[in-house]
Amino acid sequence: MTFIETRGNDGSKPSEVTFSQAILSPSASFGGLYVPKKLPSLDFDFLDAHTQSHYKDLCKALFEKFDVDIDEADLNAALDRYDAFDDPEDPVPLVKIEEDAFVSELWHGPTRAFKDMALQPFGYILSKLAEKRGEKYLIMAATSGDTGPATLETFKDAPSVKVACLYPDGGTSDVQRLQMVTEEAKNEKVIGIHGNFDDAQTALKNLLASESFKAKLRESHTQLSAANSVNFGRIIFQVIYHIHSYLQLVNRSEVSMGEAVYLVVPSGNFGNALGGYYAKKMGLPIEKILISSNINNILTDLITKGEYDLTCKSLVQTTSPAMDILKSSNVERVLFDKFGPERTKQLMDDLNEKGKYILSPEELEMLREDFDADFCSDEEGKAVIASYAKKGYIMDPHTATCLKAYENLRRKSLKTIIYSTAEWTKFSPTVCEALGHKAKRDLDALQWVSEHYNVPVPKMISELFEKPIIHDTVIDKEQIEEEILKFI
Ligand SMILES: N[C@@H](CCOP(=O)(O)O)C(=O)O
Repeated sequence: MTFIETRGNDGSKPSEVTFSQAILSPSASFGGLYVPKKLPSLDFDFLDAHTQSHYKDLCKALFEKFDVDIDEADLNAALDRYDAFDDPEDPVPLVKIEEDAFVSELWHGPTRAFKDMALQPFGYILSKLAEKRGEKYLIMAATSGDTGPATLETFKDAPSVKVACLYPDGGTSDVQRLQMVTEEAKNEKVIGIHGNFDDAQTALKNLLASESFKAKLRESHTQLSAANSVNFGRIIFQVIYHIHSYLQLVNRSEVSMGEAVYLVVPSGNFGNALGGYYAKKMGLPIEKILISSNINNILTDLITKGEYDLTCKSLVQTTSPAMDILKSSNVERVLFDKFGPERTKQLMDDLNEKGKYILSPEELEMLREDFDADFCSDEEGKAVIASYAKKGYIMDPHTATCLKAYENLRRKSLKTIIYSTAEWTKFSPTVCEALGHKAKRDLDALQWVSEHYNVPVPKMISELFEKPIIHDTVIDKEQIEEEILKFI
């Protein structure tokens, strides 16, 4: 499989690259992204053959379909990282919460968020590629709370790799912050910025595209890549769990092979939703992908009205901080897929120059063939948490946003997969409050919910509160480049 660029080719880069080239150097022409030239297709024979497959075997079969240039031994070793998830036999449990609704729990990895699903194996693959090429890499990450910890975890102590992780100071939950600032690995630097996630991600994208920054890194014999979903190496793993969840429904006779389902995806940077979209295009029977957001509802505006307008919005802090995003990266890959490189470049240029773009009615209709969207306020989310806790299921505030989309957007009575992107333990004060108790500190909230609702707190979360703070750098956006160069 080869990869092409969402905004077309500027002549300075190859017109097509391999998977390993796309993940080692994810910045494409005109600030665009790499996308597969052609997606493989999944017929029912393939799906039938994998209804009982172990998650790792499904991954291997999918990688074969994508025909990527990664050595089999390296892929196998990367996938072995799923053995460290809560249940190696079932790394992504599917939990029935309604007669027709199932929660796919994507957070059973080391940092308790869905990012581990991709970043655990991806980190191994990227480090191995760097090592084999005898090259040193700086991996940048911008986070609104989940990508940061998962990136630090996957690359910690990796030979040939250093990590610079940018987070918005005050813009994550306390557990998310502690997961990052207590990181001990010497090859990793965590940098808080005065600003929000969009500022952090814009800085990352600017540095990825900056020839002068890359030249300075080369003086230290270092190349630049990224751990965010701008990197297609993340996306390929985010296609697989959608297929797996569907096959789990078939395996449990909840749907028959070929029967369509809805997906409900809590969305910020849109990587998870894009994975579902690619799975649908490849042939997975998905009726529609229902996007759920918090009040930073730019994706709802795009999908319901065809407007992506940053000029009338400012980022608001919510109790689902991982979705506190207005500049959502992966929408661009869907635009490319639907409208081609010229139109995508025009829309992205409009966004950069005018702060907005508007789709034509025909384009909106094309988008709505695959997506619908709704958003949920913090208060509505808390009510959802409380009502499901009464039925014995504790969910985090991001997952909770999905229930409104599940209730409001389905036009057919089809089985529905809701993606749970983080464990409640990352957001215990909000969950505790939703359940009627105001805790003074995060640790008290964790203990209270755990005791009253009989849910465990994993050691990697509870021990965070005893670890020393290693990273206390908080800087202005303008100082990011200098701070990173000091670390290299
Ligand atoms: N929600 C993310 C933001 C970055 O998203 P990514 O999928 O591009 O890594 C976070 O929690 O950090």
